[in-house]
Amino acid sequence: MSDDKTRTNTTFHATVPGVARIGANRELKRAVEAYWAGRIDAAALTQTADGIRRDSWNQLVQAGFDSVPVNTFSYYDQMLDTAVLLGALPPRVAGIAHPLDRYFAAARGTDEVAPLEMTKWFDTNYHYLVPEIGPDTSFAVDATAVLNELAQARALGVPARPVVIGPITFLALSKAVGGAQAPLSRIDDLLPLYVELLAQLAEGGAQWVQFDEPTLVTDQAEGLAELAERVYTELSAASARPRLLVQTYFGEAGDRLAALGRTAVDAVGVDLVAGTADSVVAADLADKLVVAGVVDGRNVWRTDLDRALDALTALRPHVGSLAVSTSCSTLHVPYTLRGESQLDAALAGWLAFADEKFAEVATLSRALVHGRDDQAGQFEAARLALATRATDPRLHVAAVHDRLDALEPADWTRTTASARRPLQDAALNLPVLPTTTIGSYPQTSAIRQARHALRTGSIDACKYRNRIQREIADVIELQEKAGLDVLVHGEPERNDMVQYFAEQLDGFFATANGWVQSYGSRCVRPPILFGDVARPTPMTVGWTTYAQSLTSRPVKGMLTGPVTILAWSFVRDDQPAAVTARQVALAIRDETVDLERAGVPIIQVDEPALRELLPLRAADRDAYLDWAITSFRIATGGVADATQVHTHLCYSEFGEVIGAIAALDADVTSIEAARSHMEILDDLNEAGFANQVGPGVYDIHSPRVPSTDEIADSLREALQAVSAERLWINPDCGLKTRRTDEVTAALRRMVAAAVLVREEAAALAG
Ligand SMILES: Nc1nc2c(c(=O)[nH]1)N[C@@H](CNc1ccc(C(=O)N[C@@H](CCC(=O)N[C@@H](CCC(=O)N[C@@H](CCC(=O)O)C(=O)O)C(=O)O)C(=O)O)cc1)CN2
Ligand code: MET
Ligand SMILES: [Zn+2]
Repeated sequence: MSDDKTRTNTTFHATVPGVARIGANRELKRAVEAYWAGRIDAAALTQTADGIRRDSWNQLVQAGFDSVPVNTFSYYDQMLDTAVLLGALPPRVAGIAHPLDRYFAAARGTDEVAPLEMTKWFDTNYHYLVPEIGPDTSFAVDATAVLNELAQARALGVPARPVVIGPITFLALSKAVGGAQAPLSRIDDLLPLYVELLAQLAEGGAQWVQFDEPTLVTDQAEGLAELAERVYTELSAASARPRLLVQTYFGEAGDRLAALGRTAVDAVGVDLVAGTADSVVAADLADKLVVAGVVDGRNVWRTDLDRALDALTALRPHVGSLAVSTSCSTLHVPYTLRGESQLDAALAGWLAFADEKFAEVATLSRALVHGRDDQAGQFEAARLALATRATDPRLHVAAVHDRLDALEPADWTRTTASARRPLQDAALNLPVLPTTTIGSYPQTSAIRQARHALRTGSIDACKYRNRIQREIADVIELQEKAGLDVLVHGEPERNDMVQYFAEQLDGFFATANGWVQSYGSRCVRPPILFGDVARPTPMTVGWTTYAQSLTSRPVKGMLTGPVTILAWSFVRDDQPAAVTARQVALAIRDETVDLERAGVPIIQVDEPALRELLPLRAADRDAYLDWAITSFRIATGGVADATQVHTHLCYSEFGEVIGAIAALDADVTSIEAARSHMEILDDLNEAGFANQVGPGVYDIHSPRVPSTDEIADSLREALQAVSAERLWINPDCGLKTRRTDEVTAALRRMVAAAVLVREEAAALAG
């Protein structure tokens, strides 16, 4: 008994770095949105949260895990939680008395205060809130949330391991404001707080604590190996602390792992899906527990158990002890395959969502201790499933490959933008500083209910079409009344800008309930790109031409680009992404050609995920950008010079890839700018970017409606960087998450600001 206890305290065998928290049926989404709407109170929200945590811990314990991550729950985002933990919320929310409301104000803004910026979490489609570190930010530990979770878990008998974002990653992902130095320069201010946190967690009964340091797999800062060694030498020297696991993921930590090996931390977690075992062997980890992420935490393919066990067995002699884990938190995959009854049986056998991954981790950890034969049934089932996947004819379609082989550079090269411009200007006849929107209009619950009714058979396709057409007519009217120049149909028929296309393309499967958190309460169901991709029939032409039939102003067709379709799907892992991207590009190209033929004068191909897929290591970037740019150009290179091609990008820092954005050679690029305070403007001057651009002039992810003056100020600022002949006026992104009243007001103000600034420009010129 005492032996057993010692063993569980000093090491463990099976775990995950973290789990999803939105709830298997999006319980948290519904509760949080109900709280925001004032339909439930804080106590009811807390109760839902408690239940979600309890259910997920129980599930991990039942799966056989002997160490369970806690504090991976969040009401909105784990970076925001860490800012709260470290006393680093922005001063502008300090006056809000209730902690939960203060927290949500920092996340979403209120009428009075702007929210934190939001950006992509490494190379995923999860968005975190960017903490602001000003010259006066003075950190202070407030461990209430993590201590509460720890106490809740311990009361339930869960072997709880609190998880906190580590100091290097926290600062590397934060943003300096008010003229402050780079946040990482504050590392020495933070370390005493982490030491204090360790003491409080030990006091709270934690045997282990996990500090997440995914920044250690990136090239985001200089000298990360030295920094990691210094930081973790100091933290591991803390006098009162639980055992310390430093968890990396999303890539190979390389020399940073060796650096951690030289410190007195007890364990390191490594991603053996994105990285290799070589760097683990090369680092001296003979006295460490290595938490080996051999089960993919962010893709959905069933694990090759034989290969994973071989890798673990090969690693074992080189490390102190070995635990089995997923490569990263299962935040990035759906909860369970159970209930996905519409998937074809073969495909279902190739997949593992979070629940099934927990079982794989448990199987591997048992096999590591007791031998493969102990788990023979599991191994055999995995072998059989993988064999059927390798030979499925849908994965190797000759017609698709013939088309790829026939592609040549002329297919993705248009004439110069300056040669196209006069043709397009003549065809469109737009005013200077043209106004437009990014595509989607509010996805009202009436629209979603209509889609639900269609799915469950309570209305037929004809009735559904009528409802969507009515919606399109309303949106056209709204835009005409607001005075916009280039209209859109509003995308009411789309459940999501990727899933909608995936549902109509060969080579994809959509899930019924495979929800994954994208940010806050917003979720997506990433489709599964499993086979060769082709477009059997037009996907958008009917809706777009219907919209055009209702107005004399130009209507912009709206498609999603190949890079974004890949980024927001679960993609096959049996061929290079570059090949898969070209297949998707050809499918989108077919659609652009059909739209043009139907008389659509402007086609927008969205690539909001271009920056997201940029490799975390500089050495891998050129190869990625090459296939990303080529696939976009294949998608858009089939239309005439007079057809205006737009693209749209959002939710990332684009400075680094501005050259690649220019190389897409879209005639017009709309790009998120307002939520990040128009910082992108520096990169949009003529030298870096010759074509037309629309830096977003208002933030659409906050319910706050900006004033005309505010928008006009943004416009004047934009005109400092971009000449009037190149400048378009549009919001940051699509409007689907907003309410119709917010959108109506905001667009009227946007057009009013445009009119004002056009007059100013004309007065100056004349
Ligand atoms: N894939 C993807 N990634 C993206 C974006 C994006 O648009 N798509 N945008 C950026 C920001 N991320 C976003 C992600 C999600 C949402 C979003 O609005 N999601 C919706 C769900 C969208 C959806 O799939 N809707 C379906 C199903 C909706 C639903 O919940 N239906 C109900 C029934 C209908 C009802 O009564 O409302 C149900 O199934 O229970 C539909 O419209 O058909 C949500 O969380 O609320 C917005 C932005 C970056 N990443
Ligand atoms: N056309 C899309 C929309 O307006 C682009 C969104 S980018 C996340 O919603
Ligand atoms: Zn966008």
